[in-house]
Amino acid sequence: MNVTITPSNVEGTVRAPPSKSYTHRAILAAGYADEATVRDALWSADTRATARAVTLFGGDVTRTDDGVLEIDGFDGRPDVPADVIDCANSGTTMRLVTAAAALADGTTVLTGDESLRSRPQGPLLEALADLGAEADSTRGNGQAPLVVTGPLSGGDVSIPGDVSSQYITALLLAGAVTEDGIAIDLETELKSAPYVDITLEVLADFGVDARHTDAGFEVDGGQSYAPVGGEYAVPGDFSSISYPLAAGAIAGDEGATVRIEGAHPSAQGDSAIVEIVERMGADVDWDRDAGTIDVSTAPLSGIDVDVEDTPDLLPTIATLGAVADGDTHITNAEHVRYKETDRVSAMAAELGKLGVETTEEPDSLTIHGTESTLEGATVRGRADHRIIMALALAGLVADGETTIEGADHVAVSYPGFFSTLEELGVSLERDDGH
Ligand SMILES: O=C(O)C1=C[C@@H](OP(=O)(O)O)[C@@H](O)[C@H](O)C1
Ligand SMILES: C=C(OP(=O)(O)O)C(=O)O
Repeated sequence: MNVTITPSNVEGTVRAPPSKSYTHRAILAAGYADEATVRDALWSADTRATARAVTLFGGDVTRTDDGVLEIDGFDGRPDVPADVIDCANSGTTMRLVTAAAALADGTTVLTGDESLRSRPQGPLLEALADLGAEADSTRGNGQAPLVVTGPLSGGDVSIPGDVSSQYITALLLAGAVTEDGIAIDLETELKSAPYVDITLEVLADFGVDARHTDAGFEVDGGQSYAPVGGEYAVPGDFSSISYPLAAGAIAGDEGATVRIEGAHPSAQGDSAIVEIVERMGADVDWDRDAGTIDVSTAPLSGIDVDVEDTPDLLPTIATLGAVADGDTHITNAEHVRYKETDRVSAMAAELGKLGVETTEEPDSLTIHGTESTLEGATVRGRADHRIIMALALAGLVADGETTIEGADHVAVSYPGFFSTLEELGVSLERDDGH
């Protein structure tokens, strides 16, 4: 599907979609449990991939009409799957499910789409091998397809912290049901650290004890998963919120407000987007108790932003920087190159088509702001949900129409994204190509 956006002003109220990160963890934690109810779960292409894996491990995931997931778990002992596990486009699924597969008494094969089959899995495979499982890349290049044979006994392991925090999340989730537990020693500084805090929070909510240590993290073995209070509710997603928030900051008429509901504070590092937009000059009011954010448009100025903890915000910040006056310097961004696409290069190239100049370094991206003089153009979504949504924002304020090719991939994390834009008053056309 291609989507063509006509420059539009935004105004209105948006409900935050449920958090993708919390939903993945809750579905898998429910899988590790005997049974659990997960409310307000995100039902997107990525989280459905995790639900499929739980089913292949012998669990059962039923979605009721009001979007509640009733999950019968595999109770800490995954079956050997009767089929290959297709993790589709989801890095989180592949990492978390690879470690779960290492608990099965037999062999699991995991694969994914072309993008996922090019992302790094080597450090996780080596860690699982050090902990007693067999874990290989079929091509021997540290990328999927992966073949994993359990069981995993647990123990001490060291792993780099600067490739993906999802390796640590995966080991903590699986480690709780190993015999010996897992103690993780970080070889390098941890990037995307708030995502491990999300993991510790979800583990605690499922009655599992895991903790920071001087060297990294540890989880005791022999624990059981059971949601405290019988069910688990997923909070709103701040990475997803970043798009309507940015839209309100750049494309509102004078006096107009975009209100976001369901924005309660949580462990998500990406809630930093509120402070970033404010620092750039937008008028923002976050009522943390009510979980509402009100934002209105004001002239934006370029700023310096470190994305070590918040890699998924880079595309949104790049578009905000493109509209701002002056330079926006995004630093500590090397790990943002290991996502669905190399998002540093992808944003530089696609914003370039809209007339934006950028300077790319291995670990940073500088956007030379245009003060809202973007030129509409045809851009490529690169099969990356966050690139598509960030380019759609640019289309709101560009001169003339902006067509985003391959826009369907928003279904990975924010299936209702384009409908939400329409509800805010955006004029857009979907072209299915037939
Ligand atoms: O654990 C998670 O839910 C995630 C961790 C981050 O990945 P890395 O840890 O690979 O940076 C983030 O980019 C991804 O969207 C979701
Ligand atoms: C990188 C992302 O997710 P994953 O790693 O799960 O593919 C993302 O949602 O931006």
